[in-house]
Amino acid sequence: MPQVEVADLRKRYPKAEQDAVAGVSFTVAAGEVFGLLGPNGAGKTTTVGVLTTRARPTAGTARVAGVDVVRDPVRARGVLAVVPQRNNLDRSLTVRENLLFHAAYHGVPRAEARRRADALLDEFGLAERAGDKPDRFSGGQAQRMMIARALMHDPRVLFLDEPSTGLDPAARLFVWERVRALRERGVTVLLTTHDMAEATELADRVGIMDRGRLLALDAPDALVRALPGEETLDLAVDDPPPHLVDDLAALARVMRVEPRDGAVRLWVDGPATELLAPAAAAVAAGGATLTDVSLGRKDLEDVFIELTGRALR
Ligand SMILES: Nc1ncnc2c1ncn2[C@@H]1O[C@H](COP(=O)(O)OP(=O)(O)OP(=O)(O)O)[C@@H](O)[C@H]1O
Repeated sequence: MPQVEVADLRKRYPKAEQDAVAGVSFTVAAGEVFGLLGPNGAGKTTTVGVLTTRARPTAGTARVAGVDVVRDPVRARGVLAVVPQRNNLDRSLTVRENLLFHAAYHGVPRAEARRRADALLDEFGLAERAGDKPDRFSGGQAQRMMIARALMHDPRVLFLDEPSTGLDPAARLFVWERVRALRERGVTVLLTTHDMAEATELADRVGIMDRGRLLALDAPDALVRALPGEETLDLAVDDPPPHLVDDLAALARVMRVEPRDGAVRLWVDGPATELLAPAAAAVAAGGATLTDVSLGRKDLEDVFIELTGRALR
């Protein structure tokens, strides 16, 4: 049985002129990590809001672990857990008390709750902080604690809203490791992110959303493989003349030229190394200076550009 089922989901907020979610359908299998990817305002948080009973859909159905979240929100909240973007820990309680309070709210017997709290505090590297209040926690510690808290009632499906936004690289890696461990344990994970690396690293499949719609849904590498060509050449150029993009696009085997993180990215048909010399010559002929060059492969951001004609960030 799929652990998340969304069918023809639509959500229009009161007084809004457009649907925030405009007819989205997908399923997530048990033990799968599924990423919802898209720019700000794409409708990711709203989709998750419906699935986690925080928002009522305008139309369509949504089930989590077989429970219809609209008809039976109380039961749904028992089988799912949410880690929100913002820190919503209780600052007046200690770390351990935050976990135990969450468990009590969900009706977990006290002895079992204490056992789970000890195990989760260990797993999330928080055992030494168990008696502290979380008001001076770093972003990474707070995030770890929110995930541990979410797991206290043993949910079937965990929703993570931008799990590593604002975290330093080490904290980000720690969260990624925990997510992989959850998958091993059979917990289904649905995460939202703008972060291509995060989606590529973690998700078995991703749904790419924009303007309330799902534009594509597949494994990250399958989406990338479906793009024309494979290799890329990124050129950083000082003072690029306005015609540079056209000049580069006119070179043989250049399939597309896209602005990318302050550089231009050429999509190349065949080996990108062979384009180094002609591309450098085109830049020089335009009177500009090449400051950096890198060869690479297409990624999810290229998929997004192909689908929407614009960059994700
Ligand atoms: N409570 C609300 N009331 C009215 N409009 C809303 C509300 N929440 C979101 N919206 C609108 O719905 C659309 C989808 O927003 P949503 O937050 O779901 O997107 P998102 O993909 O999660 O974006 P982000 O990455 O910024 O979190 C946006 O146009 C947003 O302005």
